[in-house]
Amino acid sequence: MQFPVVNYHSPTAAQDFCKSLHETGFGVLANHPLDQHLVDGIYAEWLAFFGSEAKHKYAQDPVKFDGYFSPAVSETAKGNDKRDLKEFYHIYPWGRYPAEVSDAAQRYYKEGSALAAELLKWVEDNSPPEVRARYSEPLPKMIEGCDQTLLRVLHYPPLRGNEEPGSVRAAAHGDINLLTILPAATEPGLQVLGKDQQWYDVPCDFGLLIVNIGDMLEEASGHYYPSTTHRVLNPTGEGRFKSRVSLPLFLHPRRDVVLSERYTVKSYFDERMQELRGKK
Ligand SMILES: O=C(O)CCC(=O)C(=O)O
Ligand SMILES: [Fe+2]
Repeated sequence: MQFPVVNYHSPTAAQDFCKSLHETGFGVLANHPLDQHLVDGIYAEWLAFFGSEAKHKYAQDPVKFDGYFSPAVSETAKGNDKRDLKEFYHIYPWGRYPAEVSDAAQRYYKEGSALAAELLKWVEDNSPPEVRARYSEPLPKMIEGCDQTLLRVLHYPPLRGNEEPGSVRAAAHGDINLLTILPAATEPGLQVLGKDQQWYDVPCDFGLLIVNIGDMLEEASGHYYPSTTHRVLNPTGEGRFKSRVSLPLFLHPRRDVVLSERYTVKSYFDERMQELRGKK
């Protein structure tokens, strides 16, 4: 499977990017407006935060879903029975934000959300008429006034060798939301499952932005835009001793949006959360 790198400034960027999203569920953008130096600064200061005891002051809120999720409460992917080898912090505009870090991640939240909204407009504009006819309202409208978009700062600790057999950094999963944007992480490891059932490495060169379709957009588009299964592999060799930090931003629609004849956003989300919680 090929992931064409689309130049954000190319005259055919929107078409090329959406073709890739349609064919693979993933799109890769270069020369986009998000500053990878800002992202690298966030990686560095949050790595220090995850290395400190301060993180425990912000233990996750099981209802609101903001704050710090330790490896002991990290996610178990649908269809998997082991917890992922990761800890993370959920940032919402209304949620708790650690006093120990700068406002860089909050700035990134705003810039990332604005770019994700623009890319959603690209998706709308490049949906064939029969697909567009399925949307209960234009895609950009689905996110208007929504405060559920989530920035997750993710830390995959170095491997210690005592991990439970079969547990991985991030087990194979699809994202629940509309669209996810993910700047190049500090280390490789992200893979996508191709239609041929083979795993493919996603490019992770400095400054690239990886974008993928989530389950809600797959549902709303009648599967025209597929939510492709992806995972984060455990590192081997020297990489075992290194942390990996990544920064997915999950663009979410309003809870009352009708996704399809079967689901509203709320019913879809509740069903998925039920599946996740059922395993804890
Ligand atoms: O860390 C990564 O590169 C991907 C993370 C991811 O897929 C997720 O958190 O949903
Ligand atoms: Fe994901």
